[in-house]
Amino acid sequence: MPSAAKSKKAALKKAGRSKPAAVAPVDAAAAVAPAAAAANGAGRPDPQIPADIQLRFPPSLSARQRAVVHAVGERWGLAHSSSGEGEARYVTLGPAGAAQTIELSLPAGDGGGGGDGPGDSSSSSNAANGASNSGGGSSGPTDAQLIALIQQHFGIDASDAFAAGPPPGKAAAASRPPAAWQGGSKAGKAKPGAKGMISVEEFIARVLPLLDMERDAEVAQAEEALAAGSPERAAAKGRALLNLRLTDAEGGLLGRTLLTLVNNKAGAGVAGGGSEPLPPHKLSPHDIVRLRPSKGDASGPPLAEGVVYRVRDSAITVAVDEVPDEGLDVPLRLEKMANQVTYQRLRAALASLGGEGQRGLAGPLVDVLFGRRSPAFTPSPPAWQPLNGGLDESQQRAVSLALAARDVALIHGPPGTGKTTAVIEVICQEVARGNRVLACAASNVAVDNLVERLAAADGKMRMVRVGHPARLLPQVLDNSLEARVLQSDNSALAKDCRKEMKALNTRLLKLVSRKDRDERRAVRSELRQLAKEERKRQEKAVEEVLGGAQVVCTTLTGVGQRQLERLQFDVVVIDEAAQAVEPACWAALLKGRKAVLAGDHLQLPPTVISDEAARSGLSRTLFERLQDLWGEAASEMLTVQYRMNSSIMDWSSQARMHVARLRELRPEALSSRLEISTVDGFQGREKEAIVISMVRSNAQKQVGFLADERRMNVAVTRARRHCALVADSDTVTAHPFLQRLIAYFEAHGEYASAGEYVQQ
Ligand SMILES: Nc1ncnc2c1ncn2[C@@H]1O[C@H](COP(=O)(O)OP(=O)(O)OP(=O)(O)O)[C@@H](O)[C@H]1O
Repeated sequence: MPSAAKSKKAALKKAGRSKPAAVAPVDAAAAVAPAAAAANGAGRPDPQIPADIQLRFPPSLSARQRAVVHAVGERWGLAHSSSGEGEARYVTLGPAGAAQTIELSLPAGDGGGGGDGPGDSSSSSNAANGASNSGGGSSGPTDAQLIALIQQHFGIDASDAFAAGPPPGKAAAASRPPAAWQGGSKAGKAKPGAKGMISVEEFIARVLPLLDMERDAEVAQAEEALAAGSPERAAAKGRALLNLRLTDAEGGLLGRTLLTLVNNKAGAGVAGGGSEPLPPHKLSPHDIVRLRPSKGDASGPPLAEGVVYRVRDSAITVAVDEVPDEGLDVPLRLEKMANQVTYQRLRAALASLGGEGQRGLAGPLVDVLFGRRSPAFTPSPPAWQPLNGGLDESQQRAVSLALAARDVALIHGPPGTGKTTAVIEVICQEVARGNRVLACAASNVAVDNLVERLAAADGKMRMVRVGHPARLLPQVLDNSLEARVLQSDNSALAKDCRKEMKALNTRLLKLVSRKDRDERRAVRSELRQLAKEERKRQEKAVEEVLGGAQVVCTTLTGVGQRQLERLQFDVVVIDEAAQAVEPACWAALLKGRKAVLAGDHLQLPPTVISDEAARSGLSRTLFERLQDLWGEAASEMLTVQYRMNSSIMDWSSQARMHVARLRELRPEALSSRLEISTVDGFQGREKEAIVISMVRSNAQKQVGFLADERRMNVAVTRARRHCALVADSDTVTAHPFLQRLIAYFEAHGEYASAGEYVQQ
């Protein structure tokens, strides 16, 4: 029995919300030595300037001010460097190892250029300076304060440097939007060969074969067992369930029929509920499946195709568009299919990108995303009144950046720094300006997260969630396209249709004997008519609902569906953009004038099945490429971490994991308040408490996928207050990273052996 680690009562079971914490500094210093400065044409150190002092400015300096401090260093031949990340990023002036390190603590400026006098918090101190303006909306020091400090300590008059701003070479890095507002596009055309630079043609030529590779890998994985092997072999691999019995056919999932199947082994009557558990399998909600007679090969048309809606220990429910006329009264089997639709859509998007996409609404955006033109911003800062009054400064800057952007803005931040929160504000603000927004993410869960939070932020927003109802979280069903359609003028008729269909389906289930054949046919014919009528009404209403929506939310793959074909948007927002392969983003991007991408490429990379495709670049994301291409010229970094108890966050920071895959936890009898999923399923989400099962236990001490550090980082950082690991510490501590993780939990939490519980 594995031993168990549980949380420390004092540290990890604190009541109430953990305090926002500045993201811990992890970046290596980027020091510029005086010699290098001289070599770059910078002035030599003036003998009058003290060479034994280093000023360490607080992290509250703006990016522009940091850039000017660097420029001052260059001009007067003083060493200068920046260290730390996000809110903890600070700049120093003067040589490292100077006799005196002066850590400056500046009162917040009044934003008007005057402000209080400068101050040193401590002399000769090496302690890290806490963020002075985190989370409260206070502004950083004024230029006047910085000029005075530099004058005081080095005798340098830097007022000219501050008036001139950063030198041209630093403009892109320093010009977060406020600076960019001085004149629209500032970054200059990206140089050929610059990191992240690629032509549209080259990109398409490179990525198409990788998509084929990926599709082949997925098809091979999904179909191999089904097509080449026997149904039993597919079942043994968990890709099929054999010998099932239909117990219920229920109309109601917004036009679909829910078929509930149980294990036929018990041999109870047709209408009986099976209590025999299903054999072990790998089918899960959202999977595309085929229904066939249990006996027989995998060729030929299936009885039905559908989407797994719900999985229980003893039953599986599938949402199908069409209930088959007959053949449901025999033992059945369910097979998991490869999802080829995704690839067709990706290819279609790339074809469009290579052709008319470049000439349409998104043409200028395509230019910027491929480095042919620089990102542009409005000439003056956008005026906006935050809907969410609690946004911190970095979030406000990110929203401003997104609103000011004419083509692209990137919102970057480690886990729990409020990227989605900022995205929600951006969407609300864009809607308030009368813009139409397409809000996307790679996964259904992430889109549902957006929907839920948008609904909470602005209940009046006309928002539609497009996607198969079986794939949506129950809490967002009211916002689904189908639900909206049903609420439209056609709803009464559609509801009547559904009611009749339900009654007919119930009747149908009772018509099992041979003599009922004619009646069965008649009922099915009636059902088809009703379904047709309901769909006709819905189709008319779909256009109306989508046309009237201020925000349409869907997955990146969902964008490719027919219903959205002709729609265009002012803004396309992609949340969790670092979890999407680049081709997946293009269908969405081509529908808008401007793109706002939020993500963190240090969290999980997108899932790519083919190792070769991943190695050849398919797992490199657009978000990452744009960070390389435009960097700070188009991006804002979020700096305050809100989600995690500080012990959890510190582990994440210290171990630099801001990761590992955990096995899916098998659901048993669970209350509705307990959710069980893979780590990937929780990406972008959070829970009060997370229990992670590390599953591996073997004498060889092989940890398998647990060695994927980025996934483990995601797992641990989903927890707001409490995180527990259940592990065979003998096995997992053979891996150095997991050993550090267990040691961290032991040091900061509580460690208990399963043996202790057995003895009790
Ligand atoms: N300014 C804020 N003040 C208070 N709480 C905030 C603020 N911003 C975000 N939060 C809270 O912090 C938590 C994490 O926010 P959010 O989900 O937006 O982060 P994220 O960066 O998208 O996370 P991840 O990348 O891990 O998915 C949420 O509970 C959110 O409500």
